[in-house]
Amino acid sequence: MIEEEKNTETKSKNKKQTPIIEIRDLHKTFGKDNTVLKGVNLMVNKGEDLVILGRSGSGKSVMIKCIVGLIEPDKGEIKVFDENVLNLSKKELNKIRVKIGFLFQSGALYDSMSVRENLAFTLRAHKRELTEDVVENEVIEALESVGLGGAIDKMPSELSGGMRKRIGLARTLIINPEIILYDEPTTGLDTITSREISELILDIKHKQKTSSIIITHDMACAKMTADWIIVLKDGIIHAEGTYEELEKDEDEWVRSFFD
Ligand SMILES: Nc1ncnc2c1ncn2[C@@H]1O[C@H](COP(=O)(O)OP(=O)(O)OP(=O)(O)O)[C@@H](O)[C@H]1O
Repeated sequence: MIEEEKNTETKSKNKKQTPIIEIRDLHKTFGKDNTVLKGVNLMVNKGEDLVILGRSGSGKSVMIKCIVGLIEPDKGEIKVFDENVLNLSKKELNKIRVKIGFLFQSGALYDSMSVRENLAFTLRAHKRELTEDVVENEVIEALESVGLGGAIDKMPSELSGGMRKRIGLARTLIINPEIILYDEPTTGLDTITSREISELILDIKHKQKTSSIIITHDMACAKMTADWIIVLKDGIIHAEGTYEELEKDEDEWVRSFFD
């Protein structure tokens, strides 16, 4: 019965829609022998949230950095919006990058700038021609979309960890990305705040129709956000499926993530 359900699910996943990110046979070794990726394959369809699970050091961050050209793989193919990013010129790659938002672990706000300035700076870096009024409106809208309209004049040092994550997310959203890459979006937050961030990720997907890759160790976040999960081990995809499928997987190692 479970097998039957699994097959149906897999078929419906494969049948689905437009691929937005496709990775084939990705390899990366650092130095002489730190081989991190040994032939990773994955696909993210339009409007889909893909969660990546894996132990620390399994290459999750390296993989998403390869997608945006921050790390160059040794071998493999990466297609974003059907463009082979490894063959693009800097200018062509930048055209793709502006459609991709990141939320890195640290959130990395500029400490010397207010929340308004942090967001405005990012927006202007992407769209130089905007007037002051447009920038101000976009900043307000982005802050409201994460429920923090009132924090516009605050400095990062005045914000809690959860608020910093939200502001980081607002700064990601202000460029209107079609893809969002989340690197451990709930790390360091308490259970309730983590849940709020996961709800926000889900809300963004539904309202803005984004496609996302979410790296997380937070299984509650994975359960809420994942349309599909891949599990990285020893440089390859060891298992994949829906949350419900993987928590019942035959492989004890895979199930251990869900305990
Ligand atoms: N720029 C780099 N130069 C050299 N080695 C690197 C570089 N980036 C990552 N690595 C190595 O690649 C391996 C995988 O790192 P990565 O950050 O992708 O792990 P991860 O799965 O995201 O771990 P975590 O869950 O702890 O964040 C590690 O051994 C790391 O030392």
